[in-house]
Amino acid sequence: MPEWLNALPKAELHLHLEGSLEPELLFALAERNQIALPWADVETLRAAYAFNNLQEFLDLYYAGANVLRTEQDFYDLTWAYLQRCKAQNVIHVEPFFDPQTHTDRGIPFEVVLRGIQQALLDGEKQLGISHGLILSFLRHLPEEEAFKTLEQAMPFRDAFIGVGLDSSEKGFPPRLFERVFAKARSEGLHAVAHAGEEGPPEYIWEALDLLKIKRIDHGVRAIEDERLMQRIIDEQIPLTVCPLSNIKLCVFEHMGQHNILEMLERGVKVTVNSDDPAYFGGYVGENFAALHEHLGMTEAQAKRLAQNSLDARLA
Ligand SMILES: Nc1ncnc2[nH]cnc12
Ligand SMILES: [Zn+2]
Repeated sequence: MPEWLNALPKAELHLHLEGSLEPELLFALAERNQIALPWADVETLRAAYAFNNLQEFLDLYYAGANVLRTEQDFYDLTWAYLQRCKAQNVIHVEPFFDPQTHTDRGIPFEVVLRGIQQALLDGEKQLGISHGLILSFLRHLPEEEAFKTLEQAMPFRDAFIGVGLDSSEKGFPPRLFERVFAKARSEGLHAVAHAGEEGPPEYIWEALDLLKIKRIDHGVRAIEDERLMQRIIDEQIPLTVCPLSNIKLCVFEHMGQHNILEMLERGVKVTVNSDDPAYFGGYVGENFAALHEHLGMTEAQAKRLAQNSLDARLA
């Protein structure tokens, strides 16, 4: 990665902590927790990271998360991510975590939260990285389950800045979560949602109008709807775009086709993020580097993208 890219101060606004679980740590945690794995070794697991769509990735991502059991596991996961951030001049993070992935396996909510929170606090003190944590609901589960998760989170209200919506997009439109998002907003939480990754532009409209989101996670399919593009530009609604993720999940065939710079030049407030770096081949820095290499991103464009990420912070 060019040094000038690494040196740019940036924020990461779209990162799933569970998606930062590198195969080496996954194997170490499996051993520590005495969990048998279906993969022979780290290389075999890494070789399985070939996906045709979002669902194929999610199946492996949820399987991998099974090694996360103790507060220390969640601490180690988060701490490893923050060290990557430090090395790439990421000075602020607003990561997601998926409580239901863990509570549905019998891991208490507070075990997950305490581990993540302690690492974020240490990251602030020891690495100088500020943060705002986002609790994400799994959209393939019913809204009722999201309500239960929000209820479990309320004793720890101050640990979060907002709620998000992730997992399988197609067939699970934002409108299904209108009431739980209203409840979260009434508690003073910000709202964000994955929309327009694999799903159609209509899902972005719903996320804006019904969930009243402050940022769109992905949103690359907005470009198919001119009226939506105009609104996003007029209202300067940030998009947290994840280029390497989009290639790995076949949203675009190759990086040369990605629309992030076209959006940037049209005045969309796009940002660069890694989504699930352990699975998609790189952290924020590698995402910037891929745009430079395959789309000819200039230094001036990189600076605008980095500034956008700092401007689009919610914390
Ligand atoms: N890219 C993505 N889209 C939807 N849900 C996710 N969970 C983790 N990564 C995701
Ligand atoms: Zn995501």
